[in-house]
Order: sequence, then C-alpha cells, then structure tokens
Amino acid sequence: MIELDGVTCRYGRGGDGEGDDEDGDEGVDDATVAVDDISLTVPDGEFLVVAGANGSGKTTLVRTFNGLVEPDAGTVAVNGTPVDEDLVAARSAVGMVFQDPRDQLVAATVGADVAFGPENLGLAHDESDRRVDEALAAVNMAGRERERVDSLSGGERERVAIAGALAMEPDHLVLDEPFTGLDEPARRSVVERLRALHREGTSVVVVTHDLRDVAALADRIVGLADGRVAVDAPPEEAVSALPGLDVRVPEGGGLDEPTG
Ligand SMILES: Nc1ncnc2c1ncn2[C@@H]1O[C@H](COP(=O)(O)OP(=O)(O)OP(=O)(O)O)[C@@H](O)[C@H]1O
Repeated sequence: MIELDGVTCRYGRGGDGEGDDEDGDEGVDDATVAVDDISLTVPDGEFLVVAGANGSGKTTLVRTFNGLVEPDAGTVAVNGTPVDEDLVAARSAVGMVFQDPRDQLVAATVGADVAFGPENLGLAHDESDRRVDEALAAVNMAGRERERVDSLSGGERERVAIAGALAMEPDHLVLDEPFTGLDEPARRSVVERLRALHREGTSVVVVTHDLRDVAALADRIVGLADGRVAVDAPPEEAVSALPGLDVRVPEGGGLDEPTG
C-alpha cells in the first residue's frame, strides 16, 4: 500500500509557499508548486489511473511514491514505512516505468536489459533467469532475450521496459505515460498486457493525459488539476467530471464495466 499525507512538491527557487503572487510581478523568485497538499492511498491490488492535463503534477506525484522526488511537505509511506526512512524498500516495492523507454533501457539485448535490475540486486543467476523468463512472458515477449533492443518497435521497447520493472517483483507497477509515441496496435498491446498483469494480481498505476482504453481498466481515476486532486472516483463518475480537466476521453463505449 502507498500512502500520501499532505504531500506538497515545489520546483525552483524561493517560496516558503507563503502568499500567492498576485501583484503582476510574474513572481520570478517563486517556486512552482507542482503538487499541492495531496493525500492519497493506493491499496494493494488496485488499478489506479492518474489523469490530468500537461503540467498538472502527475509525474511529480508518482515520483514521490518511491523517493525519486522528495516532498517539500507531507509524508509518503510504502507498506507502512516512510519512504525517506528506507529508500531501498520503497524502490523495490514500487517499480517505475518512465515516460520514455530510452531513459530506462540500458543494455544491448532484451535479456540483458531485463536482467539488469535483478543482477544489481545481487541475485543468484538461477533466480535472475527465472525472473527474466517470467517478466518477458508477462509482456508477451518470451524467448526474445537475444534480440537487440535497438531493433525493436516502440511498443516492444515499452514492453521490455515494463518487463524490466516486473523483474524486480514490485508490489506496485507505476507507468508514466506508457502510450506516448505508440501507434494504435502497439498501444492496444500494452493495454492488453496491463490488463493481464492486473488480473494476475499486480497493482498498477498508470499516469496519462489520455484516457482512451485505460479508463475502462481502472478501479479508480484520480484527476489532477494544478497540482491538486480535482476528481477521485470510479471511472464512469470520474470521466463525466473530467472534461473540465482537458483530458481526452473515449467517445462512447469503453466504459461498460459496472462500478460498485
Ligand atoms: N524539474 C523541474 N523543474 C522545474 N519545474 C518542473 C520540473 N518538473 C516539473 N516542473 C513543473 O511542475 C509542474 C508539474 O509538472 P509534472 O511534470 O509533474 O506534470 P505532469 O502532469 O506530469 O505534466 P506532463 O504531462 O507534461 O509530464 C509543471 O508546471 C512543470 O512545469
């Protein structure tokens, strides 16, 4: 479980956060408040979608889940332990797939890339091999260890990045804009993999400004606007409230799963 309590994150200089600058000076010394006093619990097993327009604070928010971003105020705890007390535990419990797989794929071949994390943990070869096999199977890329990463399509790279995170056997898998740059078939393939992973018991958090397809998978949608939670509701309810957040929503259909 991930628990945020009153989390605020700022970028840049200045600012104790005291006093909004409304005097027209553009506030050059003011910090940007990217996440503004958010409290949120992500239970185990949940498929959570974090939605919102560009710049609404989605990336900053999820990066606090495993200490990639340290809040300026508030606390984040993973499985009951504050992230700042045990960064290693938080990083192993919360696997992160970054916005651009190129930021994540470090080795020349698929197998070496997925093995990178487990080997860094110092796991025995047998255990590392087992994790690589399972992770590649989970993203529908079993048996493709020897292929070169630079020969893969965008969708395949995304799936290798997901496999790399899965090989760490995290409690929560967090994906930041996993569909960026993917064509429709690749997008569907990644969506299908996420659906299957969740069915098999993985907790999934997807960050997106585009709700096509994933809205129907979500147990809950948290919509951000200006660093605050504007909506926190099951999909049908959230989507009807979300147009004001300037996110793309499916045109009819796709939301036929009952909530309750
Ligand atoms: N490293 C940084 N330095 C300064 N400001 C930043 C930095 N990262 C983000 N910001 C600012 O913080 C705010 C929230 O950004 P964030 O990336 O968390 O939002 P987002 O919803 O994920 O946006 P996007 O969809 O564009 O990635 C924005 O105003 C952004 O410009």
